[in-house]
Amino acid sequence: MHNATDLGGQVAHAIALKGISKTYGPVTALHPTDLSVEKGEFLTLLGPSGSGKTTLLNLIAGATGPTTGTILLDGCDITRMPPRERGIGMVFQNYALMPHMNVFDNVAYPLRARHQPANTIRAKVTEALDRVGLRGFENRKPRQLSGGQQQRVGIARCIVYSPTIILMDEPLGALDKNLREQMQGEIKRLHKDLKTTVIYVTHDQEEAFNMSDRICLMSTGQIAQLGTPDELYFEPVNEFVADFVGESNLIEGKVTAANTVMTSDGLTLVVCSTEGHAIGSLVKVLVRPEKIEMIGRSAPTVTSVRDNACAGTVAQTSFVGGMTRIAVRCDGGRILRIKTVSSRASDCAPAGLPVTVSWAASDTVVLKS
Ligand SMILES: Nc1ncnc2c1ncn2[C@@H]1O[C@H](COP(=O)(O)OP(=O)(O)OP(=O)(O)O)[C@@H](O)[C@H]1O
Repeated sequence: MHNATDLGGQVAHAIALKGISKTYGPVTALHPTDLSVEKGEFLTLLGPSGSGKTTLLNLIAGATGPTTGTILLDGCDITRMPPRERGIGMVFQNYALMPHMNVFDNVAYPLRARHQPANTIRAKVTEALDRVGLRGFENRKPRQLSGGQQQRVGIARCIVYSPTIILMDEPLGALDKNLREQMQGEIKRLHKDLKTTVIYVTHDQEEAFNMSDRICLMSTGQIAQLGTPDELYFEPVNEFVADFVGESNLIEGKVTAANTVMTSDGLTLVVCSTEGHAIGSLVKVLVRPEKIEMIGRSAPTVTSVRDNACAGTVAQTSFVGGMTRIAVRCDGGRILRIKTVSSRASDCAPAGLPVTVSWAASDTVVLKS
């Protein structure tokens, strides 16, 4: 039913999507999309509600069929293959455990469905429960477990038959913050031990950054940017990506020379690179709040300003625990947001204080679009 694709001697990707799309009547859930996931990679689909993450995951799982395009699994075309035959594991947000079965039987279920012998089932279930720290819980029913324990059962049931790819749809969405963080560590450790390819869905940026080799950030049924957490944070291609993955100062201006942008309020910025932008083109420049340094203008260290600087006054200071957020109104009227590590001296930036703000050219990034 499926044929190995001619890969011209290249190693096949774990999953390759080619022109895959999904429409429901007039609604386009996913525009034609190309995406390749490497073997052993942890790839996260990140994006706001309705951006197409679950649709993409369901297409890979086979829970829904594509409107256009092809899906290759390890080089073989599985576009029309039924879900059960794909050998892809799924972990869901609501655990999807069978309430009348105990932990052992829930985890054994996929092995029994594959008609494995009883001694193999016992050995594999025991190993899977060991891996998720649930040995001794075999006889409990799901309702006798906490949310975190139920999700561990869901994960054990998925890894028990050693799928080559595991899809996880917001698996920690129902857990509180502390447990989420603990489970993120456990899933990362499992991924490292099992060396399985994982495709993980979340709308939580911190979770995506903490866990992923690469992130596929989605917006309105399309990939907004695909890259490492570093690339998304430090080299976002557009305003949507810059804002979704962190706080940002976005400054509009015109390229006036190589690596130079002039803003409408007369600031000349030295930027990281203007490659791909002709002289005269209008651009948006990103500076992350934590990259801006602020010095009181009466301070003796004023000489330490970096490539880009402007004078202004503190407009607002908010102490939010570990960080302090400061808004500075520059002399041209522009507000720049700054984030610094809090100290007991945070109240030394009262509203009205005259300051100089400065930041490096290497932290001044021109967005591609
Ligand atoms: N069965 C369906 N019929 C009609 N429209 C659908 C269907 N399934 C999804 N959609 C639409 O497709 C778009 C993408 O939905 P999808 O569930 O993939 O988003 P998502 O990014 O996973 O969102 P969330 O984070 O809220 O789960 C949405 O606009 C949604 O309303």
